[in-house]
Amino acid sequence: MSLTDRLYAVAKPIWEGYLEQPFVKELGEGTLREDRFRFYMVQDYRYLLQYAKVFAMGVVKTEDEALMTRFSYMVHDTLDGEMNIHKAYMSRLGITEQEVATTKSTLTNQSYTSYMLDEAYKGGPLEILVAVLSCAWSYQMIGEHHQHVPGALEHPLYGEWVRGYCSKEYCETTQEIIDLVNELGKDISAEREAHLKEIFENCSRYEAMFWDMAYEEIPE
Ligand SMILES: Cc1ncc(CN)c(N)n1
Repeated sequence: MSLTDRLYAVAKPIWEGYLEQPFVKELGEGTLREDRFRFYMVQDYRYLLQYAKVFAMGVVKTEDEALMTRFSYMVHDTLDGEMNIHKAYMSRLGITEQEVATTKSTLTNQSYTSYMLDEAYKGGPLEILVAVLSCAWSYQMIGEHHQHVPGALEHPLYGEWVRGYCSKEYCETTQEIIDLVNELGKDISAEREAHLKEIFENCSRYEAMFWDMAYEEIPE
């Protein structure tokens, strides 16, 4: 069993719940209220700016030039890859740069990104990759699930989101993170593995909290 399989086993019950969370479910079915999606977009854009910094910490934390380069590509894939999905939605939904800059991150958002950055400061490249793993991987899992929901890929508003998170480019980046975790995580101590499991489980919980936050912080 690979390290990423062992990490997944710890968080499996949390991951199984994602598809039942109202935001995720309604997004796939195309019934999600637009104001909820708009709120999520602004928060997620702010989230991704911090997420890119977690990858940037990987550049700082390694002396291996090849790994440094891979982390720098991951920064780029976030700022000029994943965030292009968001930019397209922002123009469609009338979200300005000014609005994104002046909106406060919710407590869940702040707490999640502060946690990842803290683990990145304290740890090395492996801890950094594990901190971003549930983020990258769980979105791929959701995208791959939703592409089979009838009408989800062609939905006029949410289709682009679904297509983005099951796209070849997105899945390649996720696979690269999985492969690196397994490569760097060979022959680690039981104590270090226990810490990685804690990071992965905590980030998986934060993912669930983020979906609920996006759904519930817009009143009925
Ligand atoms: C909160 C959150 N988690 C994960 C992803 C996918 N990178 C995201 N865009 N936002």
